[in-house]
Amino acid sequence: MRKRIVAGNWKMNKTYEEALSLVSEIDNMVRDEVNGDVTVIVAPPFPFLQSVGKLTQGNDLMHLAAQNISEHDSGAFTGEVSASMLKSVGTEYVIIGHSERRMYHHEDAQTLYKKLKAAIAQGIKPIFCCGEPLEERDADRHFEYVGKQLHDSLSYLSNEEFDQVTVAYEPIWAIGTGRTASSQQAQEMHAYIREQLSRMFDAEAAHNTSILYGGSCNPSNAQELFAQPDVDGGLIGGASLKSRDFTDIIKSF
Ligand SMILES: O=C(CO)COP(=O)(O)O
Repeated sequence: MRKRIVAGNWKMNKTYEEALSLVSEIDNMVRDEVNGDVTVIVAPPFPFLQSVGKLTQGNDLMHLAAQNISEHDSGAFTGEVSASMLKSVGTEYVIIGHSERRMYHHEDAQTLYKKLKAAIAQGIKPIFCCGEPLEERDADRHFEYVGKQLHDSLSYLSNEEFDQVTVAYEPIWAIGTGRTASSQQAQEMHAYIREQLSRMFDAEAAHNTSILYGGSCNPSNAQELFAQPDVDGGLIGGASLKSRDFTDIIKSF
């Protein structure tokens, strides 16, 4: 059975105090308003993980994610954070391969594969992001582009390892732009992703994988997006920074 998931990627936003207020508000709204059939994930910046995690621990629906992870186990890697460190502060999920990390930090397919392995080895579940830039969509090469991203990082995982993975489709032209993919564009890409996954892994694993949509998802468009048969939830940026909007998105299933 596929999980329905709404994950908030806070990116590089909020101070410590603001992060605690935001997660407390979300926690209260989720307790009061959301029924038990959805997994809610918050991904605060590294310094706030432990404190935010203490608050999410008391709510069965809520889970903690990191926004990045080192591919290395330990050692002289200044500024990096390892899977065992993340695990030790209660991190359950990690976002891997976000387009901002691929673009600004030059993370390539091989590095992302190593990050996937490092997370899974510590029992942290990866949320693997893929998605094409506008030029690729305009040139009608978006399926090929996303297919290659999936193949180049995921296909080396075993079926058991892949069972831990959630996929997020985030077309780059829709991130932070206010221009959402239409529900039809999202559905056709999600169906394509699932089909590609069924070629790499066993059919049941591909069928059971949650595929999230990300890119200007908000309370007004979430319901239509989430109603698509292969859209199992969302990875939310801007709208996850406002407790009311984020909760309304969670309630859009
Ligand atoms: O990048 C995203 C989530 O990871 C999406 O960001 P926005 O929701 O702000 O477009």
